[in-house]
Amino acid sequence: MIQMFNVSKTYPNGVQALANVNVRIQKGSFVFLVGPSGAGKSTFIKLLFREETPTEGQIIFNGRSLVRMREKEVPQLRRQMGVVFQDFRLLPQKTVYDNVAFAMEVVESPGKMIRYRVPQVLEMVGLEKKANLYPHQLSGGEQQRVSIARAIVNEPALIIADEPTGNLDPQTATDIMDLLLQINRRGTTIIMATHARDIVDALRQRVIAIEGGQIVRDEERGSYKDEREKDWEKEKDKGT
Ligand SMILES: Nc1ncnc2c1ncn2[C@@H]1O[C@H](COP(=O)(O)OP(=O)(O)OP(=O)(O)O)[C@@H](O)[C@H]1O
Repeated sequence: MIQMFNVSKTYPNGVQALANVNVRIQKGSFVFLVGPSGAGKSTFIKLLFREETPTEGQIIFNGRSLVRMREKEVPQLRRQMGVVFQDFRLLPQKTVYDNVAFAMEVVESPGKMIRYRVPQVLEMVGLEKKANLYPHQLSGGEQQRVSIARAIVNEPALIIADEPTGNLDPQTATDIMDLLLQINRRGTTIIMATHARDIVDALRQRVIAIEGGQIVRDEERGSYKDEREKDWEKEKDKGT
């Protein structure tokens, strides 16, 4: 579904955020993107979403080159993707229902379809009873559920989540992860950038680790830290 070939990104100020990245992500997979702050995770995500373009290399999404794509084709690309952010980014003046409906309105879905589909996704995320409330009347976990409902309402092939549990307490974070896994089991590809070590270690999905703009580790059923590094940490603890 996604292929990156020798992708590098240098921002106009000269900072190289990604260097020579090669990766292939299959349809239906669940991928954690980990790495220290400033490693290049958000840049990786922005390239997928075509918010940025690479300075070198090629990116193919569902057979289309994101590098050669014309600006006017970008909205069509983004319809195939749902994005979830750490800070939810809901529209404060709109109700839960309208926040989700709005995502369908912008892609010009017929009203009848909107009235059918929005209650369906609100039920899926467990918010059918809160449809008429405003974001400020919801807990953080509930707000993140709204943002997930909004991300999936147009049935995208890919969900990109940038630190979706970053503002949530551990239990709420677990609930949000259950929801994302459920969406993944229905066939949606999920790419999630995170610093949440416990979540990555508990779920044992593919882990792509980025450091200094390069992929330093890519493991199926991986963990947050390199196993060898963990052994070394244990030895160090024993020694002191
Ligand atoms: N628009 C920009 N212009 C210039 N430099 C940028 C820009 N965006 C990011 N960078 C730089 O590129 C590098 C990678 O940043 P990026 O945001 O991709 O890291 P990250 O892994 O997502 O970090 P975090 O975990 O803190 O979100 C950093 O050195 C950052 O300062």
